[in-house]
Amino acid sequence: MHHLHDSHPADLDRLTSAQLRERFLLPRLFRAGEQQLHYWDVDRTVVGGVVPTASAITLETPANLAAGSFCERRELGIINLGGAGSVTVGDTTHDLAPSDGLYLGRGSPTPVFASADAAHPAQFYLLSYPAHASHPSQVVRFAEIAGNALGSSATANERTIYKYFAPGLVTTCQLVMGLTIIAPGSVWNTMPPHTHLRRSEVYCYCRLAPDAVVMHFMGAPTATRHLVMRDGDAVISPSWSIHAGAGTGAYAFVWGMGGENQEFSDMDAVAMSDLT
Ligand SMILES: O=C[C@H](O)[C@@H](O)CC(=O)C(=O)O
Ligand SMILES: [Zn+2]
Repeated sequence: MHHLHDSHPADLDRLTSAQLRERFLLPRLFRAGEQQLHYWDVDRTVVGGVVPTASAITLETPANLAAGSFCERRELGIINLGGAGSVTVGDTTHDLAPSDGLYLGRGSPTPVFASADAAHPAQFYLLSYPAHASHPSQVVRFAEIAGNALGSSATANERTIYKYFAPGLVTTCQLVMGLTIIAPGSVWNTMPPHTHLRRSEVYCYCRLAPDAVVMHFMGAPTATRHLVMRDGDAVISPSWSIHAGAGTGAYAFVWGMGGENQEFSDMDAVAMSDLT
């Protein structure tokens, strides 16, 4: 499991583009027949991608976790960004259609991932945080989520936010997670930007055309930097950092947060006049 360390806002001024990518970008999470796992010191985040093809993939329990099973002390959020698939947990198999999600509470048996069709494999995106209590596991069907419309075409940021795991929907310890889909013709996410000092965040960009990119902006509001993101790339966002992006074409992204509160609206809005 790849390990990402904590960072200081002032570090960013000295990093080259390559160093910035090394410290914050999780490249190509979805590789056929593989599982990719990254551990970030901040909020003890684990981010991963699992793409089973002909054979099922059992989630590994990396040595860094020093645990008997992945969910021994953790909760795990899963969203399927690929074709139809399933997640087997103990003797229960959950079929997940494209864009469906599954929450696994602390103490859940190790999940086993499978694709319905190896030629169009499922792509399971994983986000996990330490959990102090065991909450029931739960499937969330994309078709049953009421989206929140945000932005406008005039500001090129028309988009819909689909919350999967959040207070009032699915009870979790830390995890808050969802999918945002940018409307055709719009390019911006999360602009005007914000920070939230009580939570860190992870963005995973998806549904990008092969030659499309998203310019992702991060850093302290008055010292922003950018990262070029492609389909299936994720990026970590420390609590002091903005997280926003503009795409060259249609895209979506999974956002997820962990930290000391779960208040989605607990954001410190950045005034556009302060952005530098
Ligand atoms: O803290 C919340 C997160 O940054 C995302 O929910 C923002 C987002 O999906 C969007 O504006 O499009
Ligand atoms: Zn945020």
